[in-house]
Amino acid sequence: MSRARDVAYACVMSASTEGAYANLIMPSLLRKAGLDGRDAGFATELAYGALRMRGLYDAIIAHASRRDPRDLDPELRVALWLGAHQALAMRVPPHAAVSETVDQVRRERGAGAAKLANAVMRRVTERDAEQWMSVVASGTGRDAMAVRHSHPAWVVEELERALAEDGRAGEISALLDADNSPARVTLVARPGLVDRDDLAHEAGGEAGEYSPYAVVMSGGRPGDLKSVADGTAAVQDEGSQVVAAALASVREAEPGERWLDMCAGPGGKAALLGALAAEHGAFLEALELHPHRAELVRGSIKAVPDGTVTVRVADATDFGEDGAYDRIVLDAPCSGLGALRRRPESRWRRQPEDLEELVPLQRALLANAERLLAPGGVLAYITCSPVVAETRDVVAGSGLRQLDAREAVARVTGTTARMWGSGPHVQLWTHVHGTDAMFLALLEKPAS
Ligand SMILES: C[S@@+](CC[C@H](N)C(=O)[O-])C[C@H]1O[C@@H](n2cnc3c(N)ncnc32)[C@H](O)[C@@H]1O
Repeated sequence: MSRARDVAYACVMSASTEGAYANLIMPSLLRKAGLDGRDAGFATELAYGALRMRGLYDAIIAHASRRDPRDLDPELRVALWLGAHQALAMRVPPHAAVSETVDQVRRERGAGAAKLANAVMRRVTERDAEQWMSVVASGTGRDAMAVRHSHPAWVVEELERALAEDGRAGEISALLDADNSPARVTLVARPGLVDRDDLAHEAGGEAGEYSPYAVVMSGGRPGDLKSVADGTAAVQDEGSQVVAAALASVREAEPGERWLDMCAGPGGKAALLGALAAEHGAFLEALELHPHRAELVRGSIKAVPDGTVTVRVADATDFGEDGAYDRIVLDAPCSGLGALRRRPESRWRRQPEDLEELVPLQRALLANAERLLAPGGVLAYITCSPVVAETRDVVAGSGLRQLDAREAVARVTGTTARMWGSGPHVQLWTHVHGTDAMFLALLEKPAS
């Protein structure tokens, strides 16, 4: 397993000091090291777990070393996160967690740092995780909650507020726990392109709980599936499938309808909506600001019948003719605080000030969407964040009429509207629905 530990170390170093995305670099690190099977699983669990839980481990390291972990060399700090995760969360025997960590630090930083690592790891392994919780995260206040569940305190505050607004005060602990549990891999069987049962058979998975297009994988790599390679299927969170399909289900689509995806990269929702548009003879334009992400959209839609989807590089705050579109999806750039389980490092990279840039952008995109919508047209405002300032506050500033999104979601999922909260928008929750915490509001422009 020592090569697996080296891979985990390289991944956590890059993600925490160079701004890399762990889930993007891990596959190539594993490939270069020639790791698969159990070793690859160990490396991935170790790296992602250490990145998620580093807030808790910093509190433990601070107690064990009597130093502020931010003052330690990055190499030493990362090795200690990995050591703590092995000892406290992965059932690696304490002596192995200590010696592997000390060896790693000696290789990276020399004998002096290794001595310090040895002293700290010995103290870390004197207690188990539960015992450490009572030392560094006792009590029920927000700060203790943040340390125990390893989230920044400001993120806990935003999530608590969003839960309370949705009638779910008191569920914060369950939500933070869900953020720390790796997501199951869910595929979308793009309608008209591949049958869901056939995809389930191919993937050895089973039908998802909510989306009529979802297949939940039980193992294996999605990239090895033929349907994923040919673009008839893809990896897509079930919540993303439901909120995108809700726009198509608002009413029967007429042939020739013009649909717009304002923020399309990397193209998951554009491909699902493109497949649905093709079934009805409608057309989809997919906008993306960044050319390299527009390329990803082109890749995503490659199996959608030719002529249905047009991809453009454009700034969606300032694009298009008044009243040109019958349906618009605005899947706005957001904090992503509803998808923390997918990106292990993202909770530490986001800052409260990010909202000061994102909210005005979300408002500007929504204002342009209002202009672009045809009379009687419908807009889906979507975020993968439940943060109030990015969701209901943005929608409250719109001049459009809110439809009951619960009815559209009920139609897509074959459930009842009552099951989706008090409306008119729908907020999905990771700890309740097992999906990303997606927000959906459906807004209609009055027919003039
Ligand atoms: C939340 S992501 C969209 C995810 C996508 N809908 C999907 O399902 O795959 C937001 C996207 O909006 C793009 N974006 C940001 N500002 C934009 C703008 N002014 N105009 C168009 N696209 C923008 C970002 O580059 C990013 O790709």
